Amino acid sequence: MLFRRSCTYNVEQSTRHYAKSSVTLCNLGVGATFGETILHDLPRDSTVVTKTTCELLRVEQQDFRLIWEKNKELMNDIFTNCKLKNGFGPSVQQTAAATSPTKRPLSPDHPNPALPITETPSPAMSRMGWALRTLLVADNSSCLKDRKVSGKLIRKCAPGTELVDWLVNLAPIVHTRAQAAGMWQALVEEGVLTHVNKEQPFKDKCFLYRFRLDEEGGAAAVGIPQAEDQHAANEHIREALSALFQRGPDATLRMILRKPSHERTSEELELVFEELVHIAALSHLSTSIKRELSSIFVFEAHAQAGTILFNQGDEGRSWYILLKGSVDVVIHGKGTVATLKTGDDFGKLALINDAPRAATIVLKENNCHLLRVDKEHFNRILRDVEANTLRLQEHGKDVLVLERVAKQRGQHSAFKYTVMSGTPAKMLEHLLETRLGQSVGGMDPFLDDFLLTHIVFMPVVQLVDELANYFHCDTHEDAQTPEDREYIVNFKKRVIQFMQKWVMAVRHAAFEEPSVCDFIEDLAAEVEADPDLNEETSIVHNVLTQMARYQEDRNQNAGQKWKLPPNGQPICLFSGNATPSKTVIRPDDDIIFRVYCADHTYCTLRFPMHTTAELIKACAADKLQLNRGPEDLCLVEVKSNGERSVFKDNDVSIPTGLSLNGRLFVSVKDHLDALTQLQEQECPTEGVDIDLEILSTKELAYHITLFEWDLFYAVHEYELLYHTFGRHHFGKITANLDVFLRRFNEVQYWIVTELVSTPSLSKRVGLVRKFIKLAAYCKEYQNLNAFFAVVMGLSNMAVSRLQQTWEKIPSKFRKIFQEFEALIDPSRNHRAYRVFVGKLQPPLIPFMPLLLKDMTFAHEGNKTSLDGLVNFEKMHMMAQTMRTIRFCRSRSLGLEPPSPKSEGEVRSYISSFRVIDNQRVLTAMSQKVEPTRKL
Ligand SMILES: Nc1ncnc2c1ncn2[C@@H]1O[C@@H]2COP(=O)(O)O[C@H]2[C@H]1O
Repeated sequence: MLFRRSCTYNVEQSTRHYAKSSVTLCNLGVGATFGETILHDLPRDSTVVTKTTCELLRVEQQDFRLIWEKNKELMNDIFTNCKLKNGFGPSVQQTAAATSPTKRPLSPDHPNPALPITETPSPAMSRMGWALRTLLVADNSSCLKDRKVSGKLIRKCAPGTELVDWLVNLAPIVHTRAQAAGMWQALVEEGVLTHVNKEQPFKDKCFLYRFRLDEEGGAAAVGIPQAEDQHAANEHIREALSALFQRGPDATLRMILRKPSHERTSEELELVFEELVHIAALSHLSTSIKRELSSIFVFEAHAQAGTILFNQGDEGRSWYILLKGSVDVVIHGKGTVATLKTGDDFGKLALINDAPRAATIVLKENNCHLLRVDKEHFNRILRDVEANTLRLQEHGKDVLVLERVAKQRGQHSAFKYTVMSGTPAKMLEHLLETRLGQSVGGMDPFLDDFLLTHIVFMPVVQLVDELANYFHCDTHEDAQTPEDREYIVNFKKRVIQFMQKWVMAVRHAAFEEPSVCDFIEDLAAEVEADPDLNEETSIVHNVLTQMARYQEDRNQNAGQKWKLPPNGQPICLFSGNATPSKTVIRPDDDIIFRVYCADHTYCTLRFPMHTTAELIKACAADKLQLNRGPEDLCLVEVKSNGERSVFKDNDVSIPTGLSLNGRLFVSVKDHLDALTQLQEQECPTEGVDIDLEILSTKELAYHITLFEWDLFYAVHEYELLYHTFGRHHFGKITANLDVFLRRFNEVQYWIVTELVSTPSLSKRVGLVRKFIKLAAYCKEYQNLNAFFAVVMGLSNMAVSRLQQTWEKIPSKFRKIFQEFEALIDPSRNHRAYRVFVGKLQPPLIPFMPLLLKDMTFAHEGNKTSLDGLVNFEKMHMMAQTMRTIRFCRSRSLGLEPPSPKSEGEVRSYISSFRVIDNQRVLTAMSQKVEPTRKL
């Protein structure tokens, strides 16, 4: 008798196992175990008696419990084994339920490796099953026997170990037990062979398995096979066994991958790891990460083509690799945009960006196999090491290229991937699908970049068209399920949000196109009528109010008229605006200007600002009676130094694009060389002549800053793009930017003109001191544009050579000036200035030429289109510069006015300086006031 104490034994010699009624229930052989009820503190329910001389290994109760906790699966095997063999003890289910916290549910999320992965066995595997069973049944000594399990007779079942033995003996190609077990598992995963309780995959253990044929109990299941059947089975095995042999390792692998990770043994993990090495989608990952993945990858098999794995708009819960089969990537309104095949991965986007699914994934074939990593594991293992580049394709072509960002660009962005390039439509879709409708505060940097630069790659008309299509997507669909409706309503909300952000990003420029205004009105009407969009009402009202304000302002200022004097700044002749100082130049404002011809006769023209060079040329030629065809003529600027620059026929903003003292000429193309500048271009521009000494320097700086703030404020961020791509590119005017840039030159040359036209040395010294102070005040007021202009004026060759003057400047002033010069030093890409300005808070007026240089650098150094996709990195660079402008004026200018001494005079004086912008003339004048000393 062995059961006296609470312990379990591992039997090393034969042992007889008796039931209470003293009837022998079964014989336990070497290797069998018994006594496991101690785990549950249950009384012994049978007696165990040794049959021969036995050697036993005993495990004490507390140790057994410990081992159980650590090796649940193994222990489970033991119990199942005992139950099936002995028909007593706690049932597997009871034991598992009582002790294991992870009872395996049968869902695709938690696959059960004991169940088949196909709905029905494939013909090949059915046939193979039939052949193997036929031979087994025919073999009288074989293991396939009727057995009683838990009092129930199970026909023709065999323990896994014996099936393995049999197969190893049968087939010379099978060398190891593991190979044979894999082959049986291949039959199990198609349901040809099953564990009698459907709880185990194939194991080279004592679990009992039987053929499906016997389960079904059909005619084929009974009786000894006929000789011809045996012959056919033999033949079939000879031909097809190697195919089964080859399927073994994969079946084993799938079986491991369907087990919960804590049940995978270290050898099994090694097997999985060796497989992962061959998967392309993982090739960029390190060995240690692949090892980690080996334990958490889940195998999923889907039998039916047409199964939806997940829907567009769903929350992302897993990442997938396609092991077998193919899937369609389907997008609302587009249908199937791509088909992914074996080795491809998908579903990463939503996980990385915490965004909804960008597409629906539908299985294209029956029996697709996938590897799945769930979000928690993905975040833990992969989120920081996933591929650097992600390419999304549609119809075989890249449509969106995303790149991982090490450091987030903007504080607000929660996105780990940034758009590098894409087609305009796909980028918009990506924005609407993933970047809107999120609870991320503020403006997403990609959205902002897109809104600031889309005019380069997606004209407003096209953008609004696409938005309207998205917004009205439901009108094309007849039947809507509640899910469809929810998706559609969400999408409408995103379109509304997009409009809101659009207006926020570019203000009135969003309303310039009539189709945008129509669309906004359309949105408003729909929001009003649709109770599902109730929450959006306030957003739409806000947009409508801004639009109404813009339209009112536009009506008030309609017919604004400007005059471009022969030299100097444009003057507003008429404006409906109550505060003319804030006047913005608009595309349909008229401007009056002169056009000369070679003999210096001129005509005066009046045209809207957006008129093309071609039209101006034709009209001027007509007025000046140049009897030549338009193809022989060109419109050209002649600068005060005689330099000429020809306009393209489709250039716009022509008059404001002239240099300070430049003149517009219409000329026969072949006679361009004959054009000469006018006498008056070498003289000072029109302006107030005043004794500067009497004006307060601080007041000068103050009013210069107010004046320039208004000019700066009128410049729209878009004008930087228009300017960079060329006046002809968008057909949009750059007049406000032109005027601001002219102002920079005006201030710079004003400094030089004043100094070289002051004959008195003492007055010149006084002026230099005044200008240094002026620069200091401009810097204090954060008007860096004027600061640069004044310091550059003082550094102009015509001024810096005035030795006698500089000698008389007190060293304190000279030192300050040196510091200023260091600040405008262009070396290392204006590093000194960039560091300085980087510390300032708005409001401030930036040194505009440097922003334009940055734009040009981004433009010339990068292609706009890369392999047919918009190079969005370039757009991002440009948007950064455009955002600088937005930042500078993000607070209104509220300078403390200096005590007024000469306010009225200063204001009119600073609005138009007398300026010579011909360097040769200025140097000559400088020579005159201070001739070069003879050595
Ligand atoms: N052209 C495409 N547009 C969107 N998603 C695509 C495209 N091609 C492949 N996909 C994949 O489809 C997946 C849908 O879910 P995710 O958004 O998580 O990640 C997406 C991509 O991995």
